[in-house]
Amino acid sequence: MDAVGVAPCQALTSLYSVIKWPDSLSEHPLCLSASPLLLQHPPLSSEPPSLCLSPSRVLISMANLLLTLSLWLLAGSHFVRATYYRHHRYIPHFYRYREHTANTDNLLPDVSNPVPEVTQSGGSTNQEIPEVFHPAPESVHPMPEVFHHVPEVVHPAPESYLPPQVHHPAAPVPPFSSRVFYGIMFDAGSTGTRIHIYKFIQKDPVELPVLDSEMYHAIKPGLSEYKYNPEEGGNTIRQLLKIAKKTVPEEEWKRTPVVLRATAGLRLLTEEQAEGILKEVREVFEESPFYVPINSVSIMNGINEGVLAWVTVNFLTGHLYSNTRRTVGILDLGGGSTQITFLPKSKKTIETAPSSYTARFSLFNNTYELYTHSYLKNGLIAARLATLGALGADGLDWKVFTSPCLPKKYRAEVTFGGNTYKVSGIPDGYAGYKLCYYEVQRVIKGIFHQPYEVKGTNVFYAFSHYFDRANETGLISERGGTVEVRDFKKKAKEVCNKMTKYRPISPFLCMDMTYITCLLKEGFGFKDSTVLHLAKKVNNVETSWALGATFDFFRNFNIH
Ligand SMILES: O=c1ccn([C@@H]2O[C@H](COP(=O)(O)OP(=O)(O)O)[C@@H](O)[C@H]2O)c(=O)[nH]1
Repeated sequence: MDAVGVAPCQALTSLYSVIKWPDSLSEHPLCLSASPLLLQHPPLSSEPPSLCLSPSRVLISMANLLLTLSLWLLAGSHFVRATYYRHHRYIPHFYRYREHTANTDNLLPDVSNPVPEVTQSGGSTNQEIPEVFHPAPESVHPMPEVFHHVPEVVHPAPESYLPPQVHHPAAPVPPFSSRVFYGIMFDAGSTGTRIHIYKFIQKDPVELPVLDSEMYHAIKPGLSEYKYNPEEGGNTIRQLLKIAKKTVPEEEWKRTPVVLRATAGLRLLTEEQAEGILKEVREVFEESPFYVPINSVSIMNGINEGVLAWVTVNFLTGHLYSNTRRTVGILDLGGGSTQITFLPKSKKTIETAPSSYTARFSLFNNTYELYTHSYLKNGLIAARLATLGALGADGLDWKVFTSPCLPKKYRAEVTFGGNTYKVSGIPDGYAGYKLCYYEVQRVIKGIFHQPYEVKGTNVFYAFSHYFDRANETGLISERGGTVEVRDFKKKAKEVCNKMTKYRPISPFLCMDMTYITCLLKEGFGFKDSTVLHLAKKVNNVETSWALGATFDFFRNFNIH
Protein backbone atom coordinates (compact mmCIF):
# COMPACT_ATOMS: atom_id res chain seq x y z
CA MET A 1 0.00 0.00 0.00
CA ASP A 2 1.49 3.36 -0.93
CA ALA A 3 1.90 6.24 1.41
CA VAL A 4 -1.17 8.02 0.08
CA GLY A 5 -3.28 4.99 0.72
CA VAL A 6 -2.09 4.53 4.29
CA ALA A 7 -3.50 7.75 5.67
CA PRO A 8 -7.14 7.08 4.81
CA CYS A 9 -6.59 3.50 5.96
CA GLN A 10 -5.37 4.72 9.29
CA ALA A 11 -8.36 6.99 9.51
CA LEU A 12 -10.46 3.87 9.51
CA THR A 13 -9.11 2.96 12.92
CA SER A 14 -11.42 5.51 14.34
CA LEU A 15 -14.36 3.70 12.79
CA TYR A 16 -13.25 0.18 13.56
CA SER A 17 -11.94 -0.24 17.04
CA VAL A 18 -8.54 -1.79 16.49
CA ILE A 19 -6.53 -2.90 13.47
CA LYS A 20 -3.74 -5.33 14.17
CA TRP A 21 -1.21 -4.95 11.34
CA PRO A 22 0.86 -8.11 10.71
CA ASP A 23 4.51 -7.72 9.65
CA SER A 24 3.78 -8.47 6.03
CA LEU A 25 0.46 -8.26 4.29
CA SER A 26 1.47 -10.83 1.67
CA GLU A 27 2.24 -13.48 4.23
CA HIS A 28 -0.44 -12.96 6.86
CA PRO A 29 -4.11 -12.38 6.73
CA LEU A 30 -5.27 -9.06 8.09
CA CYS A 31 -7.13 -9.40 11.41
CA LEU A 32 -9.70 -6.99 12.76
CA SER A 33 -10.96 -7.27 16.24
CA ALA A 34 -14.70 -7.51 16.43
CA SER A 35 -16.26 -4.18 16.98
CA PRO A 36 -19.88 -3.25 17.36
CA LEU A 37 -19.80 -2.02 13.78
CA LEU A 38 -18.43 -5.21 12.35
CA LEU A 39 -20.70 -7.30 14.42
CA GLN A 40 -23.61 -5.87 12.57
CA HIS A 41 -22.55 -8.02 9.63
CA PRO A 42 -22.84 -11.78 9.59
CA PRO A 43 -19.61 -13.38 10.79
CA LEU A 44 -17.39 -14.66 7.98
CA SER A 45 -15.96 -17.45 10.05
CA SER A 46 -16.88 -19.34 13.09
CA GLU A 47 -14.18 -17.75 15.22
CA PRO A 48 -15.52 -14.64 16.74
CA PRO A 49 -14.59 -12.22 18.09
CA SER A 50 -11.68 -11.76 15.70
CA LEU A 51 -12.05 -11.63 11.96
CA CYS A 52 -9.31 -12.71 9.55
CA LEU A 53 -9.34 -12.11 5.82
CA SER A 54 -7.02 -13.05 3.03
CA PRO A 55 -4.78 -10.17 1.74
CA SER A 56 -6.63 -9.90 -1.57
CA ARG A 57 -10.03 -9.72 0.18
CA VAL A 58 -8.58 -7.19 2.58
CA LEU A 59 -7.37 -5.03 -0.30
CA ILE A 60 -10.75 -5.21 -2.05
CA SER A 61 -12.52 -4.33 1.20
CA MET A 62 -10.09 -1.50 1.84
CA ALA A 63 -10.60 -0.14 -1.66
CA ASN A 64 -14.38 -0.13 -1.10
CA LEU A 65 -13.97 1.59 2.21
CA LEU A 66 -11.61 4.15 0.69
CA LEU A 67 -14.07 4.88 -2.08
CA THR A 68 -16.92 5.36 0.43
CA LEU A 69 -14.74 7.53 2.61
CA SER A 70 -13.64 9.70 -0.31
CA LEU A 71 -17.27 10.27 -1.26
CA TRP A 72 -18.07 11.25 2.33
CA LEU A 73 -15.11 13.62 2.44
CA LEU A 74 -16.03 15.18 -0.90
CA ALA A 75 -19.65 15.73 0.15
CA GLY A 76 -18.51 16.97 3.52
CA SER A 77 -16.10 19.50 2.06
CA HIS A 78 -18.83 20.89 -0.19
CA PHE A 79 -21.14 21.30 2.75
CA VAL A 80 -18.49 23.01 4.83
CA ARG A 81 -17.56 25.38 2.04
CA ALA A 82 -21.17 26.27 1.36
CA THR A 83 -21.64 27.04 5.04
CA TYR A 84 -18.46 29.12 5.14
CA TYR A 85 -19.43 31.29 2.23
CA ARG A 86 -22.79 31.86 3.81
CA HIS A 87 -20.95 33.55 6.61
CA HIS A 88 -21.85 37.25 6.75
CA ARG A 89 -18.44 38.38 5.62
CA TYR A 90 -19.25 36.94 2.25
CA ILE A 91 -22.62 38.55 1.88
CA PRO A 92 -21.78 42.11 0.92
CA HIS A 93 -25.20 43.45 1.81
CA PHE A 94 -25.12 41.90 5.26
CA TYR A 95 -21.56 42.94 5.77
CA ARG A 96 -22.11 46.54 4.86
CA TYR A 97 -24.79 47.20 7.32
CA ARG A 98 -24.14 44.90 10.21
CA GLU A 99 -20.45 44.52 10.61
CA HIS A 100 -19.82 47.96 12.03
CA THR A 101 -19.00 48.58 15.59
CA ALA A 102 -17.74 51.73 17.19
CA ASN A 103 -14.24 52.40 16.04
CA THR A 104 -11.87 55.26 15.82
CA ASP A 105 -10.76 55.00 12.22
CA ASN A 106 -11.89 57.38 9.56
CA LEU A 107 -13.57 54.63 7.67
CA LEU A 108 -15.36 55.35 4.50
CA PRO A 109 -18.91 54.11 4.63
CA ASP A 110 -19.32 51.13 2.40
CA VAL A 111 -17.12 51.34 -0.59
CA SER A 112 -16.64 47.76 -1.52
CA ASN A 113 -15.59 48.62 -5.02
CA PRO A 114 -15.37 52.32 -4.99
CA VAL A 115 -13.72 53.33 -8.19
CA PRO A 116 -14.28 52.28 -11.74
CA GLU A 117 -11.77 49.99 -13.34
CA VAL A 118 -9.69 51.67 -15.97
CA THR A 119 -10.73 50.48 -19.37
CA GLN A 120 -8.06 48.99 -21.56
CA SER A 121 -8.68 51.50 -24.29
CA GLY A 122 -8.08 54.38 -22.00
CA GLY A 123 -11.67 54.64 -20.93
CA SER A 124 -14.41 56.97 -21.96
CA THR A 125 -14.76 59.85 -19.62
CA ASN A 126 -18.51 59.77 -19.51
CA GLN A 127 -19.12 56.14 -18.81
CA GLU A 128 -21.71 55.27 -16.20
CA ILE A 129 -20.62 54.39 -12.73
CA PRO A 130 -20.70 50.64 -12.33
CA GLU A 131 -23.81 49.57 -10.48
CA VAL A 132 -21.80 48.30 -7.56
CA PHE A 133 -21.20 51.91 -6.51
CA HIS A 134 -24.86 52.49 -5.96
CA PRO A 135 -26.33 49.41 -4.37
CA ALA A 136 -30.06 49.48 -3.94
CA PRO A 137 -30.69 51.54 -0.86
CA GLU A 138 -32.27 49.81 2.07
CA SER A 139 -35.95 50.39 2.42
CA VAL A 140 -36.68 53.00 5.00
CA HIS A 141 -38.67 51.81 7.97
CA PRO A 142 -42.07 53.47 8.10
CA MET A 143 -41.49 54.39 11.72
CA PRO A 144 -37.88 55.31 12.10
CA GLU A 145 -36.05 53.45 14.77
CA VAL A 146 -34.74 56.68 16.15
CA PHE A 147 -38.10 57.37 17.69
CA HIS A 148 -38.59 54.02 19.29
CA HIS A 149 -35.78 53.92 21.73
CA VAL A 150 -34.25 57.31 22.02
CA PRO A 151 -35.25 58.61 25.40
CA GLU A 152 -35.72 62.30 25.84
CA VAL A 153 -32.64 62.30 27.96
CA VAL A 154 -30.35 65.20 27.66
CA HIS A 155 -26.63 64.83 28.00
CA PRO A 156 -25.52 67.93 29.82
CA ALA A 157 -21.90 66.98 29.80
CA PRO A 158 -21.22 65.83 26.29
CA GLU A 159 -18.60 63.19 25.81
CA SER A 160 -15.25 64.56 24.93
CA TYR A 161 -15.36 64.64 21.16
CA LEU A 162 -11.93 63.32 20.52
CA PRO A 163 -11.87 62.80 16.82
CA PRO A 164 -10.63 59.59 15.33
CA GLN A 165 -7.13 59.48 13.96
CA VAL A 166 -7.03 60.03 10.25
CA HIS A 167 -3.55 59.01 9.33
CA HIS A 168 -2.21 55.54 9.99
CA PRO A 169 1.35 55.67 8.79
CA ALA A 170 2.64 52.80 10.88
CA ALA A 171 -0.02 50.29 9.98
CA PRO A 172 1.42 46.81 9.44
CA VAL A 173 1.62 45.75 5.83
CA PRO A 174 -1.22 43.31 5.21
CA PRO A 175 -0.73 40.32 2.95
CA PHE A 176 -3.25 41.92 0.60
CA SER A 177 -1.47 44.83 -1.05
CA SER A 178 -3.30 48.00 0.04
CA ARG A 179 -5.21 49.75 -2.63
CA VAL A 180 -5.23 53.54 -2.69
CA PHE A 181 -7.95 55.45 -4.44
CA TYR A 182 -9.04 59.07 -4.70
CA GLY A 183 -12.20 61.14 -5.01
CA ILE A 184 -12.27 64.76 -6.18
CA MET A 185 -15.11 67.00 -5.00
CA PHE A 186 -15.49 70.63 -6.10
CA ASP A 187 -17.49 72.94 -3.86
CA ALA A 188 -18.77 75.75 -6.06
CA GLY A 189 -19.92 78.22 -3.41
CA SER A 190 -21.13 81.78 -3.72
CA THR A 191 -17.89 83.27 -2.45
CA GLY A 192 -15.39 80.83 -3.92
CA THR A 193 -14.70 77.48 -5.52
CA ARG A 194 -12.85 74.84 -3.54
CA ILE A 195 -11.32 71.53 -4.47
CA HIS A 196 -11.24 68.64 -2.01
CA ILE A 197 -9.07 65.70 -3.04
CA TYR A 198 -9.67 62.76 -0.73
CA LYS A 199 -7.30 59.85 -0.54
CA PHE A 200 -8.69 56.55 0.68
CA ILE A 201 -6.89 53.35 1.50
CA GLN A 202 -8.50 49.97 1.07
CA LYS A 203 -6.32 48.09 3.52
CA ASP A 204 -8.15 44.82 3.28
CA PRO A 205 -10.56 43.63 0.61
CA VAL A 206 -13.24 42.84 3.17
CA GLU A 207 -12.71 45.85 5.39
CA LEU A 208 -14.03 49.33 4.75
CA PRO A 209 -11.65 51.81 3.21
CA VAL A 210 -10.04 54.38 5.48
CA LEU A 211 -9.92 58.11 4.77
CA ASP A 212 -6.21 58.81 4.70
CA SER A 213 -6.00 62.51 3.91
CA GLU A 214 -7.50 65.51 2.20
CA MET A 215 -5.87 68.00 -0.12
CA TYR A 216 -7.82 71.27 -0.04
CA HIS A 217 -7.47 74.42 -2.10
CA ALA A 218 -9.76 77.43 -2.51
CA ILE A 219 -10.02 80.06 -5.19
CA LYS A 220 -12.00 83.32 -5.30
CA PRO A 221 -14.43 84.52 -6.53
CA GLY A 222 -17.13 81.90 -6.91
CA LEU A 223 -18.53 80.70 -10.24
CA SER A 224 -21.63 82.86 -9.93
CA GLU A 225 -19.44 85.92 -10.50
CA TYR A 226 -18.93 84.63 -14.04
CA LYS A 227 -22.58 84.59 -15.01
CA TYR A 228 -21.80 86.87 -17.97
CA ASN A 229 -18.57 85.09 -18.82
CA PRO A 230 -18.79 81.32 -18.18
CA GLU A 231 -15.53 80.62 -20.10
CA GLU A 232 -13.59 82.57 -17.53
CA GLY A 233 -15.38 80.67 -14.78
CA GLY A 234 -14.24 77.48 -16.51
CA ASN A 235 -10.65 78.70 -16.22
CA THR A 236 -10.91 78.74 -12.43
CA ILE A 237 -11.85 75.08 -12.59
CA ARG A 238 -8.90 74.38 -14.90
CA GLN A 239 -6.59 75.97 -12.35
CA LEU A 240 -7.90 73.75 -9.57
CA LEU A 241 -7.67 70.68 -11.78
CA LYS A 242 -3.95 71.36 -12.11
CA ILE A 243 -3.69 70.84 -8.35
CA ALA A 244 -5.64 67.61 -8.71
CA LYS A 245 -3.18 66.41 -11.35
CA LYS A 246 -0.30 67.14 -9.03
CA THR A 247 -1.96 65.42 -6.08
CA VAL A 248 -3.36 62.29 -7.69
CA PRO A 249 -0.73 59.94 -9.18
CA GLU A 250 -1.00 59.80 -12.97
CA GLU A 251 -1.85 56.11 -13.04
CA GLU A 252 -4.93 56.84 -10.91
CA TRP A 253 -6.32 59.72 -13.01
CA LYS A 254 -8.59 57.65 -15.23
CA ARG A 255 -10.39 55.99 -12.38
CA THR A 256 -10.57 59.00 -10.07
CA PRO A 257 -14.04 60.55 -10.20
CA VAL A 258 -14.34 64.31 -10.47
CA VAL A 259 -17.57 65.85 -9.22
CA LEU A 260 -18.77 69.45 -8.77
CA ARG A 261 -21.68 70.51 -6.64
CA ALA A 262 -22.78 74.14 -6.65
CA THR A 263 -24.61 75.79 -3.77
CA ALA A 264 -26.30 79.13 -3.06
CA GLY A 265 -24.34 81.19 -5.59
CA LEU A 266 -25.76 79.27 -8.56
CA ARG A 267 -29.14 78.77 -6.91
CA LEU A 268 -29.52 82.55 -6.89
CA LEU A 269 -28.86 82.92 -10.63
CA THR A 270 -31.42 82.51 -13.37
CA GLU A 271 -31.68 78.96 -14.73
CA GLU A 272 -30.12 80.07 -17.98
CA GLN A 273 -27.14 81.73 -16.29
CA ALA A 274 -26.55 78.76 -14.01
CA GLU A 275 -26.82 76.29 -16.89
CA GLY A 276 -24.31 78.29 -18.95
CA ILE A 277 -21.76 77.97 -16.16
CA LEU A 278 -22.45 74.28 -15.48
CA LYS A 279 -22.13 73.46 -19.19
CA GLU A 280 -18.74 75.16 -19.27
CA VAL A 281 -17.59 73.21 -16.22
CA ARG A 282 -18.72 69.94 -17.83
CA GLU A 283 -16.59 70.72 -20.86
CA VAL A 284 -13.58 71.48 -18.70
CA PHE A 285 -14.10 68.18 -16.85
CA GLU A 286 -14.40 66.27 -20.12
CA GLU A 287 -11.06 67.59 -21.32
CA SER A 288 -9.43 66.55 -18.03
CA PRO A 289 -7.82 63.12 -17.63
CA PHE A 290 -10.12 62.22 -14.74
CA TYR A 291 -13.18 59.97 -14.65
CA VAL A 292 -16.28 62.08 -15.37
CA PRO A 293 -19.38 60.25 -14.15
CA ILE A 294 -22.93 60.96 -15.23
CA ASN A 295 -24.30 63.94 -13.31
CA SER A 296 -20.82 64.97 -12.28
CA VAL A 297 -21.74 68.67 -12.40
CA SER A 298 -24.92 69.97 -10.78
CA ILE A 299 -26.54 72.32 -8.31
CA MET A 300 -27.06 70.64 -4.96
CA ASN A 301 -30.27 71.31 -3.09
CA GLY A 302 -30.31 72.83 0.38
CA ILE A 303 -31.43 69.62 2.08
CA ASN A 304 -28.47 67.68 0.74
CA GLU A 305 -26.15 70.51 1.66
CA GLY A 306 -27.31 70.35 5.28
CA VAL A 307 -27.46 66.56 5.54
CA LEU A 308 -24.08 65.97 3.90
CA ALA A 309 -22.36 68.51 6.15
CA TRP A 310 -23.93 66.65 9.09
CA VAL A 311 -22.56 63.36 7.70
CA THR A 312 -19.07 64.89 7.36
CA VAL A 313 -18.92 66.28 10.87
CA ASN A 314 -20.37 63.21 12.53
CA PHE A 315 -18.04 60.98 10.54
CA LEU A 316 -14.99 63.03 11.46
CA THR A 317 -15.95 63.19 15.12
CA GLY A 318 -16.54 59.43 15.21
CA HIS A 319 -20.27 59.57 15.82
CA LEU A 320 -21.54 57.67 12.84
CA TYR A 321 -20.17 54.38 14.16
CA SER A 322 -21.22 54.76 17.71
CA ASN A 323 -24.12 52.66 18.91
CA THR A 324 -25.30 55.36 21.27
CA ARG A 325 -26.93 57.33 18.48
CA ARG A 326 -25.41 60.36 20.09
CA THR A 327 -24.55 62.72 17.30
CA VAL A 328 -23.72 66.39 16.91
CA GLY A 329 -25.68 69.05 15.09
CA ILE A 330 -24.19 71.38 12.50
CA LEU A 331 -24.49 75.07 11.77
CA ASP A 332 -23.06 76.18 8.46
CA LEU A 333 -22.99 79.87 7.56
CA GLY A 334 -22.08 80.25 3.92
CA GLY A 335 -22.03 83.36 1.79
CA GLY A 336 -25.43 82.84 0.16
CA SER A 337 -27.22 80.39 2.46
CA THR A 338 -27.12 79.02 5.97
CA GLN A 339 -27.91 75.51 7.15
CA ILE A 340 -28.94 73.94 10.45
CA THR A 341 -29.06 70.13 10.76
CA PHE A 342 -29.33 67.84 13.76
CA LEU A 343 -30.73 64.49 14.86
CA PRO A 344 -33.58 65.29 17.22
CA LYS A 345 -33.79 63.51 20.54
CA SER A 346 -37.44 64.35 20.86
CA LYS A 347 -40.20 63.20 18.57
CA LYS A 348 -41.87 66.55 19.04
CA THR A 349 -39.13 68.32 17.08
CA ILE A 350 -40.08 66.50 13.90
CA GLU A 351 -43.80 66.67 14.62
CA THR A 352 -43.70 70.42 15.05
CA ALA A 353 -41.42 71.09 12.07
CA PRO A 354 -42.71 71.89 8.58
CA SER A 355 -42.46 68.71 6.52
CA SER A 356 -39.82 70.21 4.24
CA TYR A 357 -37.59 70.72 7.29
CA THR A 358 -36.92 67.03 7.79
CA ALA A 359 -34.88 64.54 5.78
CA ARG A 360 -34.31 60.82 6.00
CA PHE A 361 -31.49 58.66 4.86
CA SER A 362 -30.02 55.28 5.70
CA LEU A 363 -26.52 54.48 6.78
CA PHE A 364 -25.06 51.40 8.51
CA ASN A 365 -28.43 49.85 9.22
CA ASN A 366 -29.60 53.06 10.84
CA THR A 367 -32.29 55.26 9.43
CA TYR A 368 -31.69 58.83 10.42
CA GLU A 369 -34.48 61.34 10.39
CA LEU A 370 -32.88 64.71 10.67
CA TYR A 371 -34.16 68.19 11.24
CA THR A 372 -32.54 70.21 8.47
CA HIS A 373 -33.08 73.43 6.62
CA SER A 374 -31.15 75.70 4.31
CA TYR A 375 -32.12 79.37 4.28
CA LEU A 376 -31.32 80.85 0.90
CA LYS A 377 -30.28 84.55 0.97
CA ASN A 378 -29.43 84.24 4.66
CA GLY A 379 -25.78 83.40 4.16
CA LEU A 380 -23.48 86.06 5.57
CA ILE A 381 -22.75 87.97 2.37
CA ALA A 382 -26.33 87.85 1.12
CA ALA A 383 -27.46 88.99 4.58
CA ARG A 384 -25.08 91.97 4.43
CA LEU A 385 -26.74 93.12 1.23
CA ALA A 386 -30.22 92.39 2.58
CA THR A 387 -29.44 94.43 5.70
CA LEU A 388 -28.38 97.30 3.43
CA GLY A 389 -31.60 96.89 1.44
CA ALA A 390 -29.53 96.16 -1.63
CA LEU A 391 -30.29 92.49 -2.34
CA GLY A 392 -32.62 92.30 -5.32
CA ALA A 393 -32.84 96.11 -5.55
CA ASP A 394 -32.72 97.97 -8.85
CA GLY A 395 -30.79 101.11 -9.70
CA LEU A 396 -27.51 99.55 -8.66
CA ASP A 397 -25.65 101.96 -10.95
CA TRP A 398 -26.51 105.03 -8.95
CA LYS A 399 -27.91 103.94 -5.57
CA VAL A 400 -25.72 103.96 -2.48
CA PHE A 401 -26.87 101.59 0.26
CA THR A 402 -26.14 102.74 3.79
CA SER A 403 -26.20 101.13 7.22
CA PRO A 404 -25.44 102.02 10.86
CA CYS A 405 -23.55 98.72 10.98
CA LEU A 406 -20.75 100.17 8.86
CA PRO A 407 -18.06 102.63 9.91
CA LYS A 408 -19.38 106.13 9.26
CA LYS A 409 -16.73 107.07 6.74
CA TYR A 410 -16.64 103.79 4.92
CA ARG A 411 -17.54 103.85 1.24
CA ALA A 412 -16.95 101.01 -1.19
CA GLU A 413 -18.26 98.84 -3.96
CA VAL A 414 -18.95 95.21 -3.23
CA THR A 415 -19.71 92.45 -5.69
CA PHE A 416 -21.81 89.41 -5.06
CA GLY A 417 -23.46 87.05 -7.52
CA GLY A 418 -22.09 89.03 -10.46
CA ASN A 419 -23.64 92.33 -9.30
CA THR A 420 -21.83 95.36 -7.92
CA TYR A 421 -23.31 97.38 -5.07
CA LYS A 422 -22.28 100.81 -3.74
CA VAL A 423 -22.32 100.77 0.03
CA SER A 424 -21.38 103.19 2.77
CA GLY A 425 -21.73 104.03 6.46
CA ILE A 426 -23.94 106.94 7.49
CA PRO A 427 -21.48 109.85 7.60
CA ASP A 428 -23.51 112.20 9.80
CA GLY A 429 -25.63 109.62 11.56
CA TYR A 430 -25.33 107.13 14.35
CA ALA A 431 -23.63 103.78 14.28
CA GLY A 432 -23.37 101.07 16.87
CA TYR A 433 -24.62 97.74 18.13
CA LYS A 434 -28.22 98.62 19.00
CA LEU A 435 -29.00 100.34 15.73
CA CYS A 436 -27.24 97.62 13.84
CA TYR A 437 -29.12 94.89 15.68
CA TYR A 438 -32.37 96.56 14.73
CA GLU A 439 -31.31 96.56 11.07
CA VAL A 440 -30.22 92.93 10.88
CA GLN A 441 -33.34 91.79 12.71
CA ARG A 442 -35.35 92.65 9.60
CA VAL A 443 -33.43 90.03 7.65
CA ILE A 444 -34.25 87.31 10.17
CA LYS A 445 -37.62 88.02 11.77
CA GLY A 446 -40.50 86.03 10.35
CA ILE A 447 -38.19 83.95 8.16
CA PHE A 448 -36.69 81.43 10.55
CA HIS A 449 -38.32 78.42 12.11
CA GLN A 450 -37.19 77.68 15.64
CA PRO A 451 -36.88 73.95 16.17
CA TYR A 452 -38.60 72.68 19.31
CA GLU A 453 -35.42 71.18 20.67
CA VAL A 454 -32.87 73.84 19.98
CA LYS A 455 -33.11 75.18 23.52
CA GLY A 456 -31.99 71.77 24.78
CA THR A 457 -28.46 70.57 25.11
CA ASN A 458 -27.71 69.19 21.68
CA VAL A 459 -24.08 69.69 20.80
CA PHE A 460 -23.56 71.84 17.72
CA TYR A 461 -20.53 72.25 15.52
CA ALA A 462 -20.45 75.62 13.76
CA PHE A 463 -18.14 76.32 10.86
CA SER A 464 -17.56 78.37 7.66
CA HIS A 465 -18.30 82.05 8.43
CA TYR A 466 -19.12 81.30 12.08
CA PHE A 467 -15.57 80.07 12.42
CA ASP A 468 -13.99 82.83 10.32
CA ARG A 469 -15.62 85.69 12.24
CA ALA A 470 -14.99 84.14 15.64
CA ASN A 471 -11.37 83.66 14.69
CA GLU A 472 -10.90 87.16 13.30
CA THR A 473 -12.33 88.76 16.42
CA GLY A 474 -10.19 86.65 18.71
CA LEU A 475 -13.01 84.55 20.17
CA ILE A 476 -11.14 81.43 19.13
CA SER A 477 -7.73 80.60 17.72
CA GLU A 478 -6.96 79.10 14.30
CA ARG A 479 -7.34 75.70 15.89
CA GLY A 480 -10.95 76.39 16.83
CA GLY A 481 -12.58 75.98 20.21
CA THR A 482 -15.85 76.39 22.04
CA VAL A 483 -17.85 79.53 22.64
CA GLU A 484 -21.23 80.28 24.13
CA VAL A 485 -23.82 82.10 22.08
CA ARG A 486 -23.52 85.02 24.50
CA ASP A 487 -19.83 85.36 23.53
CA PHE A 488 -20.87 86.33 20.01
CA LYS A 489 -23.19 88.96 21.44
CA LYS A 490 -20.54 90.36 23.75
CA LYS A 491 -18.02 90.55 20.95
CA ALA A 492 -20.54 92.07 18.54
CA LYS A 493 -21.18 94.88 21.03
CA GLU A 494 -17.47 95.46 21.43
CA VAL A 495 -16.78 95.51 17.70
CA CYS A 496 -19.74 97.76 16.87
CA ASN A 497 -18.88 100.23 19.57
CA LYS A 498 -15.20 100.37 18.56
CA MET A 499 -15.57 100.28 14.78
CA THR A 500 -12.36 102.18 14.10
CA LYS A 501 -10.31 99.63 16.01
CA TYR A 502 -11.78 96.68 14.15
CA ARG A 503 -12.05 98.30 10.73
CA PRO A 504 -8.67 97.02 9.49
CA ILE A 505 -9.89 93.44 10.02
CA SER A 506 -13.08 94.08 8.09
CA PRO A 507 -15.43 97.06 7.82
CA PHE A 508 -18.26 94.54 7.90
CA LEU A 509 -17.22 92.97 11.20
CA CYS A 510 -19.85 94.80 13.27
CA MET A 511 -22.60 93.85 10.83
CA ASP A 512 -21.40 90.25 10.61
CA MET A 513 -21.08 89.70 14.36
CA THR A 514 -24.44 91.32 14.99
CA TYR A 515 -26.04 89.22 12.30
CA ILE A 516 -24.55 86.02 13.75
CA THR A 517 -25.81 86.97 17.22
CA CYS A 518 -29.29 87.71 15.94
CA LEU A 519 -29.33 84.58 13.76
CA LEU A 520 -28.42 82.27 16.63
CA LYS A 521 -30.72 83.86 19.18
CA GLU A 522 -33.73 85.09 17.28
CA GLY A 523 -33.39 82.99 14.17
CA PHE A 524 -32.75 79.50 15.50
CA GLY A 525 -33.72 80.34 19.10
CA PHE A 526 -30.53 79.23 20.87
CA LYS A 527 -30.10 80.17 24.50
CA ASP A 528 -27.30 82.53 25.51
CA SER A 529 -25.67 79.64 27.32
CA THR A 530 -25.64 77.22 24.37
CA VAL A 531 -22.10 76.01 23.71
CA LEU A 532 -20.94 75.90 20.11
CA HIS A 533 -17.89 73.99 18.89
CA LEU A 534 -16.18 76.04 16.24
CA ALA A 535 -14.00 74.07 13.85
CA LYS A 536 -12.67 74.72 10.38
CA LYS A 537 -11.09 71.29 10.28
CA VAL A 538 -11.46 68.10 12.27
CA ASN A 539 -8.45 65.81 12.01
CA ASN A 540 -7.06 67.98 9.27
CA VAL A 541 -10.15 67.51 7.11
CA GLU A 542 -12.37 70.48 6.23
CA THR A 543 -15.71 70.63 7.98
CA SER A 544 -17.81 71.02 4.88
CA TRP A 545 -20.48 69.07 3.06
CA ALA A 546 -17.84 68.00 0.52
CA LEU A 547 -16.72 64.82 2.31
CA GLY A 548 -20.33 63.74 2.89
CA ALA A 549 -21.04 64.41 -0.77
CA THR A 550 -18.09 62.20 -1.75
CA PHE A 551 -19.48 59.38 0.39
CA ASP A 552 -22.88 59.98 -1.18
CA PHE A 553 -21.30 59.71 -4.61
CA PHE A 554 -19.71 56.37 -3.79
CA ARG A 555 -22.74 55.03 -2.01
CA ASN A 556 -26.07 56.68 -2.69
CA PHE A 557 -27.61 57.63 0.68
CA ASN A 558 -31.03 58.15 -0.87
CA ILE A 559 -31.63 61.37 1.03
CA HIS A 560 -35.29 62.26 0.89
O1 LIG B 1 -14.32 73.43 2.75
C1 LIG B 1 -14.67 74.58 2.99
C2 LIG B 1 -15.76 75.17 2.36
C3 LIG B 1 -16.10 76.46 2.70
N1 LIG B 1 -15.38 77.14 3.62
C4 LIG B 1 -15.74 78.50 3.99
O2 LIG B 1 -17.11 78.56 4.24
C5 LIG B 1 -17.70 79.70 3.67
C6 LIG B 1 -18.74 79.14 2.75
O3 LIG B 1 -19.08 80.01 1.78
P1 LIG B 1 -19.79 79.61 0.43
O4 LIG B 1 -19.41 80.66 -0.54
O5 LIG B 1 -19.51 78.22 0.01
O6 LIG B 1 -21.28 79.70 0.84
P2 LIG B 1 -22.59 79.22 0.08
O7 LIG B 1 -22.51 79.72 -1.30
O8 LIG B 1 -22.61 77.72 0.12
O9 LIG B 1 -23.68 79.83 0.86
C7 LIG B 1 -16.57 80.48 3.03
O10 LIG B 1 -16.13 81.46 3.93
C8 LIG B 1 -15.47 79.46 2.88
O11 LIG B 1 -14.18 80.00 3.00
C9 LIG B 1 -14.32 76.57 4.24
O12 LIG B 1 -13.68 77.19 5.08
N2 LIG B 1 -13.99 75.30 3.92
